[in-house]
Amino acid sequence: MKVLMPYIKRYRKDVYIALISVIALVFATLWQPRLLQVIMNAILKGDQATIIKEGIILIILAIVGIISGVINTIYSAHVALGVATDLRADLYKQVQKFAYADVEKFSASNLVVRMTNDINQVQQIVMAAFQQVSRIPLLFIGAFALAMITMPQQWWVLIGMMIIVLGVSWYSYKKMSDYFAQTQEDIEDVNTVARENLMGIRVVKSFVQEPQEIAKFSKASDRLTDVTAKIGYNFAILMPAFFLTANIAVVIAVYIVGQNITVHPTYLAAITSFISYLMQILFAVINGGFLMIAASRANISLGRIGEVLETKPSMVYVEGSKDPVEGEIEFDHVTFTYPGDDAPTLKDISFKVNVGEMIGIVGATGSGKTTLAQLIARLYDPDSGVIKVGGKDVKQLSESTLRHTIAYVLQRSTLFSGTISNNLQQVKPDATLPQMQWAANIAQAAEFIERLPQTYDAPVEERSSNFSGGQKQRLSITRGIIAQPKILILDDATSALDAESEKLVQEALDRDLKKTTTVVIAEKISSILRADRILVMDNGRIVGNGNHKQLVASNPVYQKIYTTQKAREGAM
Ligand SMILES: Nc1ncnc2c1ncn2[C@@H]1O[C@H](COP(=O)(O)OP(=O)(O)OP(=O)(O)O)[C@@H](O)[C@H]1O
Repeated sequence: MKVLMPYIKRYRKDVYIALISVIALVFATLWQPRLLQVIMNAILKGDQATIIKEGIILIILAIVGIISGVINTIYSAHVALGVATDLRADLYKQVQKFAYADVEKFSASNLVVRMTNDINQVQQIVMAAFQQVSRIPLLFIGAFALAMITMPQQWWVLIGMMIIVLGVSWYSYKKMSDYFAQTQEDIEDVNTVARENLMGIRVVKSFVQEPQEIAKFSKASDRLTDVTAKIGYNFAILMPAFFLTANIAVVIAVYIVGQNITVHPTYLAAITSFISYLMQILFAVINGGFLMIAASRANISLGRIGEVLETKPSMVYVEGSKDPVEGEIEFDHVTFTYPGDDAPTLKDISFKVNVGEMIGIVGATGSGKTTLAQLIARLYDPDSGVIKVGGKDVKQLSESTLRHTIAYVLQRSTLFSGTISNNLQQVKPDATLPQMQWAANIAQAAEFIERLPQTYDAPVEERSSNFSGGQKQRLSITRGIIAQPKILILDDATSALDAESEKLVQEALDRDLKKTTTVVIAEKISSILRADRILVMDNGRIVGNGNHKQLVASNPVYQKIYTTQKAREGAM
């Protein structure tokens, strides 16, 4: 509620209209049986004038009820939609402020569920709240009071019915809210299995994993079916039980009235409105129960939304100049541990890279190459030591400066759906066609782009599925260099390119981006032979720093990688 209130307050006017219309609606609903009673008494007496007068009032009241209901629904929807839209926008803004580590902590798919499913739950409860929250107690108390006034001698029928209905509903709704919480978890499981399967559909197909995947999905789906069925059984028993209780109450009331009808003929009209009030009480209890279940589900969702909104980004950037700094990089005794890990991944790393240098980083898988690159781009902060870019501690650079200075191209870079030029303009909004062509030429992408019917306006599908692995990498490199960054990090970014294309990319980078400092992380030593210097990583430490010749001659870790790769190439 603490999360929700400020958002609801923004729609004060709509809230008031929704609440006032609900009062009018309840008044109209409650007053109709009273009028009906008067009309029936008039029919019994043959009082034509009262029948017409009260009949007209009854119609007006019914119209007031309908109009109030419509107004209430419209304004409740205004509030619910407004709150949901604002919450979604704030959640999205907040996630944009997150550091990489914060997004990893929640996981991207979990954040998506919070922005969609959880917001929907909140939207539904806000809608229901303004339709029902004030209506249910007003209707319940009003119907109870009027039923008592209408037939005070039948108080025990009324109280008896209420005790049974409230008791049964308390027990079943409590049980069902556990089931509903379970449903939420099972829906997430089904989503996760389906998402993983669809995202990795190529792997599933190529390894003929369909039967296992179907079994996995069926298991999650069966759990959901099971709990949903339990909810269904409960409803199947609950609703008839309610109506049976109400009907027994009606039969008792009618029976007693029947016994006394000759003495009290007015009971005939009174019993009709008494029955109407009994039904209204019953509906108030049923709707109240539903609302409580929905509220408990929405409360879980609100908690999950609040958790994101209240998370302070784990990294803050200083405000200041947006201009890039020079491409010098320096690590001074840097040690880094991933959040939640016990042991550091990078241990006491020190090195310096001069402007315009090309640095290769090699090492066994898991030795910490990517981690080191992520620290240059300040995706994480080190536990100790200082990282400098352009001679300044990265913590003293604004986020804009860092992003304008460093371009980081990953092995599996994400291209966004849209067009090729959209993707390039994300980095350089004013990129012209010649600039795009210049970058694409360096990345060896120009040839295939220009063969596409729409060239730079060619569409990029979701997850860039309309491009091959090599084409995606070339496009990612094009995007990386279009703004002529001071530092270019290629993290296994040419792994899907053939040796010849990789060589052409490196030659072009050498030639056209002379002032750019380039950091190339590669599995293959052949990819970094041209580097001015190579850093050799082993188990989170730098164990070698020199050019290829020097390292082959003197560094055992490098020698081992080199001879293994050479032997593999020879065998091929
Ligand atoms: N987000 C993370 N959280 C926790 N540990 C991580 C995370 N990312 C990587 N690691 C761990 O840090 C170590 C170094 O990983 P890193 O990706 O830097 O290695 P790498 O040398 O780039 O490997 P590769 O050549 O296979 O890409 C590995 O043991 C890895 O399991």
